[in-house]
Amino acid sequence: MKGLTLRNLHKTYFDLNMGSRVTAVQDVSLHIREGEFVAVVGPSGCGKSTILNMVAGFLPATKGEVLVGDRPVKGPGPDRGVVFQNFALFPWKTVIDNVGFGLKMRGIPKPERDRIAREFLALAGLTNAADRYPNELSGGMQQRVGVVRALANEPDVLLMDEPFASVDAQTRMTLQEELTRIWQERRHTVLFITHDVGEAVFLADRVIVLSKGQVLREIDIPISRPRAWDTVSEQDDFKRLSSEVLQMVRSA
Ligand SMILES: Nc1ncnc2c1ncn2[C@@H]1O[C@H](COP(=O)(O)OP(=O)(O)OP(=O)(O)O)[C@@H](O)[C@H]1O
Repeated sequence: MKGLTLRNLHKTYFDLNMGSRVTAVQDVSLHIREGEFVAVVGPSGCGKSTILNMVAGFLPATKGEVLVGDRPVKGPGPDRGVVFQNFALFPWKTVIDNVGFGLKMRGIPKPERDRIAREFLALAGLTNAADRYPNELSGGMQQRVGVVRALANEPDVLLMDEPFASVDAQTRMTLQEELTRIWQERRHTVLFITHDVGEAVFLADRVIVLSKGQVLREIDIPISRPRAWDTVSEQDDFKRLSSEVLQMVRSA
């Protein structure tokens, strides 16, 4: 595991419709410590996905840099695992082959990658789904496979862009609890993007509120772990922090 540093990141797009430049991210600096879980929240259009795509190496920064440990990001790489909202699984591959895909790309032989994939599938309660195809799974299960696939590559940093946004509320809560449990076991460095304030406060050690491409505030979340919705949602700290973050997002 390694920490993640965003140093004076800027991103300007050229908007073809407007015929002018749009500043999506403006001078964002942020350090996520090794093994820390940071959530970024903010209203639609504040630059969350742009930041994640620059960290993933999918988009070049206009200015500034991203470091994984002390290594500058030059493009996508196996040191960063990415989980998106749409599951992006290969429909023609079984679950176990989906999970082992990154390991295959790294030249790990089949028996070894199946062993690793099974270990991670077990971590998410997916042992029985190993030989099924994505279209045989519910949305919640597909997203679990997406998370497991990213984890199986043992990335230094896990990047998640609204990964649970397209599943129903009940499944989302289960996935959130599972993620906190797996995170506690594995202690990945996580950058998690969401517009759901409750989700951010429930999951993270620290919440960053973005406004118009800039960091508006950083709030520590000292809620004890393990976290489960039944108990956390009743805690005064959770209620207070959620309402504080919500007010900030609404004013952003
Ligand atoms: N390819 C693009 N070309 C031009 N403008 C873009 C492009 N992508 C994003 N933008 C603009 O940059 C700004 C930030 O967009 P971004 O998608 O990063 O925000 P976001 O916070 O992730 O939004 P949402 O929560 O709606 O996904 C917005 O004003 C958006 O319209």
